[in-house]
Amino acid sequence: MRLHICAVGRMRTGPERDLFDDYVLRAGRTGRALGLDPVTLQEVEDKKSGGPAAEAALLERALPQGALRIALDERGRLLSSPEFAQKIAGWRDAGRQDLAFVIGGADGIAPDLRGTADFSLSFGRMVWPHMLVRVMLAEQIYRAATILAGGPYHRS
Ligand SMILES: C[S@@+](CC[C@H](N)C(=O)[O-])C[C@H]1O[C@@H](n2cnc3c(N)ncnc32)[C@H](O)[C@@H]1O
Repeated sequence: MRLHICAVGRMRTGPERDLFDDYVLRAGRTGRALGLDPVTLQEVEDKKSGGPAAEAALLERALPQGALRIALDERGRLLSSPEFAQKIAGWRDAGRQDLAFVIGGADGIAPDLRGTADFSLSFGRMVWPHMLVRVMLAEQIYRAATILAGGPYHRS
């Protein structure tokens, strides 16, 4: 199963980029034996003038056809890390080819695009900067892979 992160804005070089790349690398290594392909990042332009509606049009184009859409949204469902791991395994076992995680820009994901999500995932009710959300998501994907592989990284 292919994992895509479709996100608004371009990540510059710096600490967030380093952390993100590290977790993506680790997730790729651990996920290989589990039928999880390396995470790919699709970035779309941050449309300061057009806002979330203009960004949604770009995100819509970046989303792989037929992908299961997971919106990152503070109003979404709260999951424990083992629950998140089981969700990923369930989608994989159901034969899903593509999972697309969608992260909005400064003003969030346009409601119309949010409405097309198959699942809405929250990292808590607080709002996090979107570049940090990428890092947190990459870490949780890596953690999920280690949980599914039975590795020692996750301790509950
Ligand atoms: C700065 S936030 C925008 C928040 C905005 N109030 C909204 O309505 O979504 C940018 C993006 O980061 C992600 N995000 C921020 N906090 C989050 C949280 N607690 N859980 C999940 N995703 C979050 C969402 O994808 C959001 O669109």
